[in-house]
Amino acid sequence: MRDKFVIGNWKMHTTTAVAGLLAKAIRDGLGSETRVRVAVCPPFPYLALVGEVLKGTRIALGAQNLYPEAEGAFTGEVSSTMLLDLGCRYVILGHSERRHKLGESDAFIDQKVRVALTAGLEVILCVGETLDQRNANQTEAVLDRQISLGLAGVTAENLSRLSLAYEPVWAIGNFAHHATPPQAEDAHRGIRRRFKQMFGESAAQALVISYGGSVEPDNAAALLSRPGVDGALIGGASLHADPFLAIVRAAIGGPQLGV
Ligand SMILES: O=C(CO)COP(=O)(O)O
Repeated sequence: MRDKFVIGNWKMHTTTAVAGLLAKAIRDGLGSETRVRVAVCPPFPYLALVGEVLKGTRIALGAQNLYPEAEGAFTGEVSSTMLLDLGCRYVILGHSERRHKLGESDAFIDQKVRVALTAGLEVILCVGETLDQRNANQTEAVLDRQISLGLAGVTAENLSRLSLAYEPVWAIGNFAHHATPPQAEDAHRGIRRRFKQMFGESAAQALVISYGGSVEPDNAAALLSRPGVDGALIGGASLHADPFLAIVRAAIGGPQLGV
């Protein structure tokens, strides 16, 4: 049985004050809940602050990106070493906003995945098709390509520190148009099938695959109750504690958390 995993991706949002308050509200609302794995991924400038607020809790700190070198002349970039130094456990890689707005290739993402896993971080690799690709029946081919190329450098000993997130590009930031639970389930099944071809049956069964794309309290339970939908990667709804905690609660399927 795979643990449910709920991740807040704050993207390029918050300020020092907001990040601190949001982290405290999530920490206090979650209390000692242990039935779900929770991580928050603030922007780089607030990692240290949020890490301080979450110290000693079960809520893990994650980053939204890294550069695949330990150090060097890479102006403006942040390394795996720095993320570990700040207390990060996770890093999100291959997010569609980086693929499509910043032109990141599968080969570059593969380099980042290798470096992050080798350094000891846990990777959340995002994959997902655009609306045009879905309409052209290319979803499976796109996911297969992103998985094969993005995970080309992953070795068996690193598999336990890897999870995937299915984030259809057309469903991100679009509450009117999130993937339906059957669409998410189908895509997750295809992802697990491809992963099994690469890494075998037991690795595929152990693989946590989260869904991302306009997850909110109203749709979380329906999405997270589908077979193979093991978690949620949340953007907009992670920017306030109440909806984020409601989604965590939906992942557990249990009683009200916190207040
Ligand atoms: O991209 C996402 C998380 O990484 C999803 O963002 P939204 O939840 O805002 O659609």
